Amino acid sequence: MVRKIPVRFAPGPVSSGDFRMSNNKKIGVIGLGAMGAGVALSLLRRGFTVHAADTRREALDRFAEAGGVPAADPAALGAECDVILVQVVNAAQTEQVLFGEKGAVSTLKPGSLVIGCATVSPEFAESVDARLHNAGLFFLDAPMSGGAAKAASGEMTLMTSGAPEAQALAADILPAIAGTVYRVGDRAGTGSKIKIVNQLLAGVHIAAAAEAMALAIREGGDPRTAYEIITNSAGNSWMFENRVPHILSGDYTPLSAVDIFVKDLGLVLDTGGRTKFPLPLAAAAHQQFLAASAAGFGREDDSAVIKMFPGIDLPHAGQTGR
Ligand SMILES: NC(=O)C1=CN([C@@H]2O[C@H](COP(=O)(O)OP(=O)(O)OC[C@H]3O[C@@H](n4cnc5c(N)ncnc54)[C@H](O)[C@@H]3O)[C@@H](O)[C@H]2O)C=CC1
Ligand SMILES: O=C(O)C(=O)[C@@H](O)CO
Repeated sequence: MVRKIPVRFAPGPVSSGDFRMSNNKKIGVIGLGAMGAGVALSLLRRGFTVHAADTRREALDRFAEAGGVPAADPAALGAECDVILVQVVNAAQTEQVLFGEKGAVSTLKPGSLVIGCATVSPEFAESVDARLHNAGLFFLDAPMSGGAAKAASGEMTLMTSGAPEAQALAADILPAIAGTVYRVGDRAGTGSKIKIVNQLLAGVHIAAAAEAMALAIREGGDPRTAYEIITNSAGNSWMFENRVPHILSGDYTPLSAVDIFVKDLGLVLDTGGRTKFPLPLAAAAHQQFLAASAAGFGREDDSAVIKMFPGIDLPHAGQTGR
């Protein structure tokens, strides 16, 4: 049965001093990217001692300036923490930071909790759970939704599944990073399944938003007027509203990269393929993101998928702010 766990959310900035005395759990965050940086800062605001590992020195420096404790690598982080959140991009990176050379599993104390937040296949989440169980550790499958802005404000949605012990160990941490936490089962993998369904919609909606804006521009419409009207009409979507401003400002700094959707729609299609289940819209959207990646836009914001449409002049950076 799906359970929606009510979480306490304090809107607006919270002084870390208000909470610092109240929480002595040591939390580790591996991956300080678009999502992980916001998660780490949310935990700091709620008074947790937060350690972090990332291969990017500049991300660690920013985190240290905010009051966090940088770790040399995931193994060094594991030695210090009771709970770690894995916020890297995919299964290969998750494998590396947990089980690879200098991986966190080599140093975590028995009974510690690993919260897996990257979008991965349900099968991978299940296999991580089994391997951590054998190492005397707990695992919570906890993919995220809401984008970088909601990760930063601590308002994202989490789709969690895992053993009751894992849920219990995470109970005081999840409200610090999420506005809504769903409990979708007591086995790892179920959370990742619903995330895959979300990614089908997210990817199709971004590709559709790009196609719609490309047509509006092709037909000579003012893109800002089109955005204003569509966001107040039945064709609107969360993704249209969220991503089209990036197109309007010509700013493709990645908040979620094109290559994330090459990965995620690939996971969607793998899921359908396993039971021979047709997913025609997901397949079409995947092709658009693959084309954008092949054209060199893989590290740009996913709204750069609009660059695949020929014969249109896109708004340039500097015309408006994001
Ligand atoms: N960006 C978004 O809007 C959303 C992303 N997601 C998912 O969240 C996960 C993270 O996505 P983003 O934050 O966008 O990715 P990102 O690429 O911005 O961040 C990943 C971070 O992991 C670090 N990293 C990679 N390998 C590492 C290693 N071996 N050791 C330490 N650090 C390492 C990278 O340096 C980077 O800072 C992905 O699975 C993505 O699909 C989920 C919801 C929204
Ligand atoms: O937030 C989500 O859910 C998403 O899938 C995107 O923002 C991009 O990964």
